[in-house]
Amino acid sequence: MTRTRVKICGITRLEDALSAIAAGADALGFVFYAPSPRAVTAAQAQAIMAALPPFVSKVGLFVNATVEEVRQVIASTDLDCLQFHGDESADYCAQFNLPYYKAIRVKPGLNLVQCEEDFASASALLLDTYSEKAVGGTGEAFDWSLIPAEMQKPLILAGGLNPENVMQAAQQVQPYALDVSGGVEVQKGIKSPQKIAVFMQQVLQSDAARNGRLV
Ligand SMILES: O=C(O)c1ccccc1N[C@@H]1O[C@H](COP(=O)(O)O)[C@@H](O)[C@H]1O
Repeated sequence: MTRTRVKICGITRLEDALSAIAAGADALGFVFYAPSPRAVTAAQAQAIMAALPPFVSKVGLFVNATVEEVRQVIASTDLDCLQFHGDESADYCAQFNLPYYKAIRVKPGLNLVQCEEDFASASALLLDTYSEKAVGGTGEAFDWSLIPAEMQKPLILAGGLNPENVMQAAQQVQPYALDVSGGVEVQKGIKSPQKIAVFMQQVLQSDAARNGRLV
C-alpha cells in the first residue's frame, strides 16, 4: 500500500506547524540558514518543537554551516533529522549522529546515480531545483524526467511543488516523500492552512489512485 510522506518546510510559527500536522504532514522543516526569509533561531525552533504532539519528525535544514553551528542547534533542540542543502561532503554530513537527508540541486547532465553512491550514508536524497540565484526555496520545479528510474534510495521530491502540480509530481515520480515550502505559503515564512489542506488532499488522492481506491 502506497503512502507518500509529506514534509512541510520553512516552519516559523506554531500555528503553521499545527495546521500541517492536522492536515496529515509527517515531518516539519526548520531552516537554520540566516539569509533565508524562513530562518529561525534554535530558540525559536525549540519553542515550536516543544509544543508539538508526538510522532512528527522534526528536520533541521542547514546550508554550509560550520560543524559547531550544527552541533549547537542539535544540542538545544529536539531535532530528529538533518537536511543539508549546500555543498556539504558525505563525511561532513555523517558526523552528527542523526540521520540526514542530502539535498541535490538537479540540472541537466548531473549524474544522480553517482550522487546516490557519494551519499551512501544518507537516509534519503532530497531532489530540489538547481538555480544560479539561490540554494533552495526557489519555488521552481525541475524537469522530473531527469530522475533515473534505477535510483535505489528513498527520494524526497522538492522544488516548486504546490497544490496545483503535486498530484502530477506524485504520480510521475512516485517518490518516497514530497517536500514543500513556498507552494503552501501566503508570504515567505507564513503558511496557508488552506493551501496545506489542499496539498495534502491531492497527495491522498494520488495515493488512493495508485492503491486502486476511491477517496
Ligand atoms: O526555504 C528556504 O528559504 C531555503 C533556503 C535555503 C535552502 C533551502 C531552502 N528551502 C528548501 O528548498 C526546497 C524547495 O522549496 P520550495 O518548495 O521550492 O519553496 C525545500 O526542501 C525547502 O525546504
